[in-house]
Amino acid sequence: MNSFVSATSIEAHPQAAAEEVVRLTDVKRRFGTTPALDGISLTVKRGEILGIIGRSGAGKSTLIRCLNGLERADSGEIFIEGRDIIRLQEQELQPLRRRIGMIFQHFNLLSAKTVEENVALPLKIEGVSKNERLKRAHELLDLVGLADKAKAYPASLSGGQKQRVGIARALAARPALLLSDEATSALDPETTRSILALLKDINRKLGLTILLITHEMEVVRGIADRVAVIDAGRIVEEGQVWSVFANPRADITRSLLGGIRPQLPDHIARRLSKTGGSEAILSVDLAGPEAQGALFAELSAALPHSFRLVHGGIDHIQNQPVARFFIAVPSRDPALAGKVEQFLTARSARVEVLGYDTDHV
Ligand SMILES: Nc1ncnc2c1ncn2[C@@H]1O[C@H](COP(=O)(O)OP(=O)(O)OP(=O)(O)O)[C@@H](O)[C@H]1O
Repeated sequence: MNSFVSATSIEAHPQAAAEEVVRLTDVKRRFGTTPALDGISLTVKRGEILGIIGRSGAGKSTLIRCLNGLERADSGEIFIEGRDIIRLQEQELQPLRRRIGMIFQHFNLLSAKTVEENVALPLKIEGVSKNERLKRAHELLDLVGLADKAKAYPASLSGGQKQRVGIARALAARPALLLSDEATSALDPETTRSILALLKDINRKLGLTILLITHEMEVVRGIADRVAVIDAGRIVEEGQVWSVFANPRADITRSLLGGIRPQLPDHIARRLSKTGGSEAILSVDLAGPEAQGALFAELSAALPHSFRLVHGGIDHIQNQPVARFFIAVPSRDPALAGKVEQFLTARSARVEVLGYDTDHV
């Protein structure tokens, strides 16, 4: 048990202290007439990676500031390791802030200090001896793969290396929670993947709890266990990542998924008619074991006419197959699309008739 959690708070919330690092209940924060946070409730369990995704202006920064105590919520509860921080005095917030390590989009390293000094800084503030803090800094630089850069200055590092230093620094004081604020947004795709892999590795090795704030679904897809979608200060959708990817319910979630989920190609979407055409175009969404079975072969065998596979594929998220296909069914047999829908729905697929292709011959 860490020293931050007081005996009183453990008695008050024994289960919460053991399992939940973060719990927010109905948190509200308003700026004038703008409700930046409009009743946010969520939990982050120990060892879990929760992705919070939303567009610009959704309330992500306000949420971070309320979590680390830089901003006061107007109402609700914010429990960090069993303590409600909304009710803490400013001086009581100081030890709490040390329980939260942060990494940022622009790294926020001190340019006049070496890599090892940057990493050791949180320990210097805590009064840890120089030997101890350098020892810890070197352990952490080893962990993030930068043991040979201890004496370098940030200016000589690549963006990915700077973020590795940022991660090492965030871990120096052994935080209960790592708060990642758009930490890969300034990095190229390959470096982003390597930083996400590092975060996942640290999460596995140290059991570190991570709250990942981002506007990119690719980041959530890469490493999060669960995702919460925030829009206009509210959580509009929440669930395991594979399940939300397989069955996004909110429009904003579908829109955020747009870039990484198969979409009907534009040239086909443009010529779809609602009333009639030579083929009905159907979208088929499914996840789990059915998504990788011989579904289409079985469908083909069950139908009197053949259909065409137009577009789509199978992704694997959290080791779960998540499939999305578009198929074209001839409309000369008016009952055929209905039979396809019935066959696929009976196998837990979600099927939607998007329209009729007016041009395909
Ligand atoms: N200090 C402030 N004064 C007035 N309005 C604010 C303030 N901070 C945030 N807001 C408003 O609250 C809403 C949420 O803002 P917030 O910065 O939390 O969103 P965000 O999701 O972090 O956006 P971005 O990704 O662009 O940083 C916005 O409408 C914003 O204009």
